[in-house]
Amino acid sequence: MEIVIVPDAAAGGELIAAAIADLLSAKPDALLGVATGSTPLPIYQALAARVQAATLDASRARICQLDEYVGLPAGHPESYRSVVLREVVEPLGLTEASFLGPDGNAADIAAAAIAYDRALAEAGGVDLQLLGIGTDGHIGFNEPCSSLASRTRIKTLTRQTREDNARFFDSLDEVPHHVITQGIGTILEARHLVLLATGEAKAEAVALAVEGPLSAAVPASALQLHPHATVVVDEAAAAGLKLADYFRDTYAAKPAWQGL
Ligand SMILES: N[C@@H]1[C@@H](O)[C@H](O)[C@@H](COP(=O)(O)O)O[C@@H]1O
Repeated sequence: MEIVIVPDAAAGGELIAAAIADLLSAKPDALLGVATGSTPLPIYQALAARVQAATLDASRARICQLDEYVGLPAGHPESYRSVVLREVVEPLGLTEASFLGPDGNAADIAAAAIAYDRALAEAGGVDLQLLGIGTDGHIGFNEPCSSLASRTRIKTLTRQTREDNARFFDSLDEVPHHVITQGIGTILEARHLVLLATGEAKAEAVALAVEGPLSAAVPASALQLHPHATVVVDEAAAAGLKLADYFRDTYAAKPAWQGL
């Protein structure tokens, strides 16, 4: 696992956008797995700026969703489908035709989850999966004690996650209890995992995920199992890392040709 400590969220967004641009120049139709929440927004803004400046051609990129609320009405502005269309697909000049996501309104949620795993595999697998991290260490919506081998499936949110996400809704009561999320096993199949964490509220979860034991109690620790996982953190989110100086020295000495 590579840990990159950046000065702030904007620098993290630029760094990851540059890695995505490199991927798209090598593989124009790469399948990019995107995360929701506030953290990845600087990445999407940096990508959109490159597209607008015509320094990035993302026209053949394919976008797929990490997770989704169950039961929000179609077109609800906070469904993750709506968020990804608004924050990623439209700013990059793409259409829904280039977008894959699980159906959080399916009559048969279990079947919809299985169908989404199949759709990802049939699309050739995810080339680069962006991840955030919950304050409880979740990735996607894989809450603590999710199986490290889990596939896409329904999960129940913890109270903490519902409270964290209540800011996107009018009240806590409106935050759904259930979600469909790519499983940890599904996430680990992506060719490159890139987790961005910013702000002091994430420092404890980041330290446990990066330097703690591999444990289902901290789902993000599953990145330790992946051969190509990159964790980008700002100074505040890096505050709990005992090996921060080592990570800084390693990145400073990294050959430029290696990329992320
Ligand atoms: N399902 C999403 C996660 O994918 C995201 O990483 C997390 C953190 O969000 P934020 O970046 O807003 O802190 O929120 C949600 O729970």
